[in-house]
Amino acid sequence: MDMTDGGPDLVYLVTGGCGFLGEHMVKTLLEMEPRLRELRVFDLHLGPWLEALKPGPVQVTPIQGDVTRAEDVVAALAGADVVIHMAGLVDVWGLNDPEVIYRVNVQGTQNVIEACVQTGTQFLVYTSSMEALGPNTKGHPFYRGNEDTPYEAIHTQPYPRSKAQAERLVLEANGRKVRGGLPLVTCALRPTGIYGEGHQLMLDFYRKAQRAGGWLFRTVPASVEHGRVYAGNVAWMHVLAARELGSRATTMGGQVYFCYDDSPYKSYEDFNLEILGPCGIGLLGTQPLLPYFLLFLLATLNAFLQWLLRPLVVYTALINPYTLSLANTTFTVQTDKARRHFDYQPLYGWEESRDRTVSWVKTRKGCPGPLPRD
Ligand SMILES: NC(=O)c1ccc[n+]([C@@H]2O[C@H](COP(=O)([O-])OP(=O)(O)OC[C@H]3O[C@@H](n4cnc5c(N)ncnc54)[C@H](O)[C@@H]3O)[C@@H](O)[C@H]2O)c1
Ligand SMILES: CC(C)CCC[C@@H](C)[C@H]1CC[C@H]2[C@@H]3[C@H](O)C=C4C[C@@H](O)CC[C@]4(C)[C@H]3CC[C@]12C
Repeated sequence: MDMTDGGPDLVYLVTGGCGFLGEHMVKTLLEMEPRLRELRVFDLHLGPWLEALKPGPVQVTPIQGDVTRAEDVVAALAGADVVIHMAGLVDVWGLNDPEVIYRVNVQGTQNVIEACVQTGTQFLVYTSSMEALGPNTKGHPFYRGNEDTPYEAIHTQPYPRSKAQAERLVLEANGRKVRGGLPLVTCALRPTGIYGEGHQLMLDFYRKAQRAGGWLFRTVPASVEHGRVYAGNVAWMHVLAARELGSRATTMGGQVYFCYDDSPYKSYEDFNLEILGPCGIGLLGTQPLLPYFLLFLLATLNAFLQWLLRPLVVYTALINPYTLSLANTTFTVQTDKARRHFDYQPLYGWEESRDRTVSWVKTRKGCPGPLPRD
C-alpha cells in the first residue's frame, strides 16, 4: 500500500460489516480514512442503513455473502487492498452447534486468508477476542495484563476455541506470498467486552430491569474486574492498524493487540450501571444477592434444560456455567502496545463513550425488541 500519496485510491472490504461492531467499523472508515475509494460491506444479512451511505464520496458496495463459501469470499475480495475480517458467530449460549461455530469462525477465516492469497490482497486485520486467551475454565484471574503476560489458555467452549484457532491461522499466514508475489501482512485485534450504540445485550439488561421496577440484582462481586471497550474505539483501532500495516509490516505483521481505551475497570454489572444508571436503572445489593453455589446450580439447571430440550427446541438462558464463570473471573487489560506499534490513541474518551451509549439506550427505550436470552 502506497502511504505517500494522499489520493482516495484504496479498496477496503469489511466482513461482518452489518453487525454491531461492523456498523461502527463501516461508519468510522468512511469518516476517518481519507484514502478510501471503495468500501465493500460483506455480510450474510445486509442492513438497511447501508442505503443512506451510498450518496457519499466513497463508493459503498454492499455484498450479501457467506464467509463459509470460499467462492463468495474470493469474488468479494478481488481487487481489494485491505480486508478487515470481523464476520463471526458470537455465541456463548449454545444457540448454534459447535460445528457451525467452527465452520463460520475458523473455516470462514481460512477462506478469507486463501482468498487474499488467490486475489493478491496484501493486508488482513482480524477481529479476534480477549477470549482467544481467556478467562480460562480454571478461573485464573488476568488482572490488567498485556499481550506478553503469561496466562494458561484453556478452551473448552466452542466460541473461545474458535476465536483462538482463527487467530492462530491469521498470525501464521503472515508472510505468505499473495498473487503477484508480495507478502501477506496480518495482525489480530483482541477486544474485551464491547459496548456502545447497537449493543443488544445492554438493551436486554435495560428492559429486564424495567420489568423489575427499574432494578437489577447484583450477582457478581464488585471486586471482579471485567474488561470493557467502546465500539467506536475498537473500530478506530482497526482503521489505524489497517492503515499502518503497509509501512510497519516488520513491526506489526503477525502481532496481536488487545483493544483498550479509558473505560473504567469495574465488574460487569457495575460497568453496565455506568450506562443504565443515567437511564433510570439501579443495582440492588453491595454483595451478590444469591450465594455463588445457588447461581451455579441455576446455571447448571439451564445447561441441563438446554440438553434435555435440544431435540425439540433450542433453549437458551443468559446464565449458564460458562457465562457465569466469564462474569465471575477477573479479566482486564492494561497495555500500550497499539500506541507503540501504530500510534493508537482512543478516539473517544470515557465520558463521551458513555454518553453516546446512554443516548442510544434512551432512544431505544420505547422500541419493542426481542429478548432472545431471557
Ligand atoms: N461483541 C463483543 O463484545 C466482542 C468482543 C470481542 C470480539 N468480538 C468479535 O467481533 C466480531 C463482531 O462481533 P459483533 O459483536 O459485532 O457480532 P455481531 O453478531 O453483531 O456481528 C457479526 C456479523 O457477522 C455476520 N456473519 C455471521 N456469520 C456470517 C457468515 N457466515 N458470513 C458472513 N457474515 C456472517 C453477521 O450477520 C453479523 O452481521 C466477531 O468476530 C466477534 O467475535 C466481539
Ligand atoms: C451478571 C451475569 C452473571 C450475567 C451474565 C453476563 C454475561 C451474559 C456476560 C458476562 C461477560 C460477557 C462476555 C464478555 O464481555 C466478553 C465477550 C467476548 C466476546 O468475544 C463476545 C462477547 C462476550 C462473550 C461477552 C458475552 C456476555 C457475557 C458472557
